[in-house]
Amino acid sequence: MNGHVLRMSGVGVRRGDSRLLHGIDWVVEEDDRWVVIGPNGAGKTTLLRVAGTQLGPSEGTVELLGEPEGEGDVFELRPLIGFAGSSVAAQVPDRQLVLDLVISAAYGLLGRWGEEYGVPDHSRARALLSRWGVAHLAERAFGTLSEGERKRVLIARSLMSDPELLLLDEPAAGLDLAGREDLLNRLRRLANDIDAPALVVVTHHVEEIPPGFTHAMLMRAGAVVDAGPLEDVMTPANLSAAFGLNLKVEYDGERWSARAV
Ligand SMILES: Nc1ncnc2c1ncn2[C@@H]1O[C@H](COP(=O)(O)OP(=O)(O)OP(=O)(O)O)[C@@H](O)[C@H]1O
Repeated sequence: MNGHVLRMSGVGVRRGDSRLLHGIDWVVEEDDRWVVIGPNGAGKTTLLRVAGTQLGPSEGTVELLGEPEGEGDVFELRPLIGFAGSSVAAQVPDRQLVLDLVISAAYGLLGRWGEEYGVPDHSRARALLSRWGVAHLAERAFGTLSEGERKRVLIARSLMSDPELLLLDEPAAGLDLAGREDLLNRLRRLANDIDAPALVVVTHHVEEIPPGFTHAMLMRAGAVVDAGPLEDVMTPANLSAAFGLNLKVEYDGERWSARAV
């Protein structure tokens, strides 16, 4: 691999007459920690689905982990890309046990179907649940968890296959203040871990940018407003353009905030 885990050139996605994405040029390097920010309908989830090989582009090229898309075996590539988001949560049967949900991600599955797992798999799954503060939930059914507990279990699951690229779609959505702060703290630790994969986190809120993140992409109407190092991109002019209203933006050296003026 030549340093970058993901390269998109001129990527567009069309559905009928709608352009969900257009003209996306994006390179994610292996040490990058990206946040993708934009208003509802900007195309963030669509972008993540293209990055995660769940959706092919209508135009342009995507190169993942050094393989041009379409040339590598997508089933070999997928375990190298971790993904957590509400679309995954929606597919998990309520009765699925948490430990089984995490451990089965080693094979790209969404639950256990009778396959055997060894001691290293069990140890890794329990260690990940512990790192995300949900070890005590290992024997619980997924359907009985709170929103915050589900988010953390799904992130633990997304790391099970030791991915090269981790994609998190709105990890803080639906969390209360304590839950959001706890999650941001854990994401900060992940961002600062030199063994962690390249990270891409999607959010609507600049307050949810975890400390330690290095790059930002701002999106509006399926296109990139600006992308690059966080401090260069997070200007009032850029954020105002992305959200379509006049914004004041503040940074306290660790966390960002924005409000209308
Ligand atoms: N299959 C489809 N056909 C037509 N339009 C679609 C289709 N899928 C998504 N869209 C539209 O594409 C746009 C981008 O959707 P996407 O979910 O990527 O946005 P988003 O930035 O993640 O939004 P949100 O923040 O609300 O989750 C939306 O306007 C959505 O309605």
